[in-house]
Amino acid sequence: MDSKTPVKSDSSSESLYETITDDLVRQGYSINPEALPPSLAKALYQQVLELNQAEFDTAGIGRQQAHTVDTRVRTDEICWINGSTNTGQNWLNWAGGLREYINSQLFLGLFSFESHFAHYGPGDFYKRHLDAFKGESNRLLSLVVYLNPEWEEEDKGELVLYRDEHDMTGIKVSPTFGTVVAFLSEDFPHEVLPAKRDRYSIAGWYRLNNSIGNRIDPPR
Ligand SMILES: O=C(O)CCC(=O)C(=O)O
Ligand SMILES: [Fe+2]
Repeated sequence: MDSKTPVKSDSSSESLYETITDDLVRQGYSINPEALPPSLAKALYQQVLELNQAEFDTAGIGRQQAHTVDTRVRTDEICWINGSTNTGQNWLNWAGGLREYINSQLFLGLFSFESHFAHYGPGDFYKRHLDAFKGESNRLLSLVVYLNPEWEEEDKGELVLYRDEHDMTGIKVSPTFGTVVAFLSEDFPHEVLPAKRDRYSIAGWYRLNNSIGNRIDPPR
């Protein structure tokens, strides 16, 4: 796969954007098995394999000053995607296309997007958590994409998405290659179960504009 191949917002991306948007309106989350354009998924997988160990950081919890590393909560490693490679840029363009589509349909005012590769080694996990707390963050929408070719059910490592704080069963999503999951960051607790193999993904968040976020939802 030539990583310079541009990934345009083709008709298959358009229909995926539409499905995600409709699902978000109906139920607040969207699960799309093996839906990312394959050329983009392959290039991203290649890229994550090429990242050398030094480029991954132990993942922490919270932002800026509140950032701490707590291995009771999560044990994965992450690497932020900044668009310095063609593949990184293609990914950001694809995620930007989704942002524009959602904004044009729902007037949510999603403003920016940030994302990182994540590597969970065998046995790694991320305990049940919310990606954002009401009134405390401007993360509105979470997006996760999986980069695991030939993932079998017995490899485990599912994402469990809980419908609300009372839900103890949840919906299990196997992290198969190209699966795309989106959910409202403040509404869906979720966790990552330990896997038997190396598990690669991208996790990203769409934010509201800080100043607008602060005006309509002032920090307490
Ligand atoms: O990799 C996943 O399935 C989800 C990761 C996650 O919840 C996070 O990074 O906040
Ligand atoms: Fe999360």
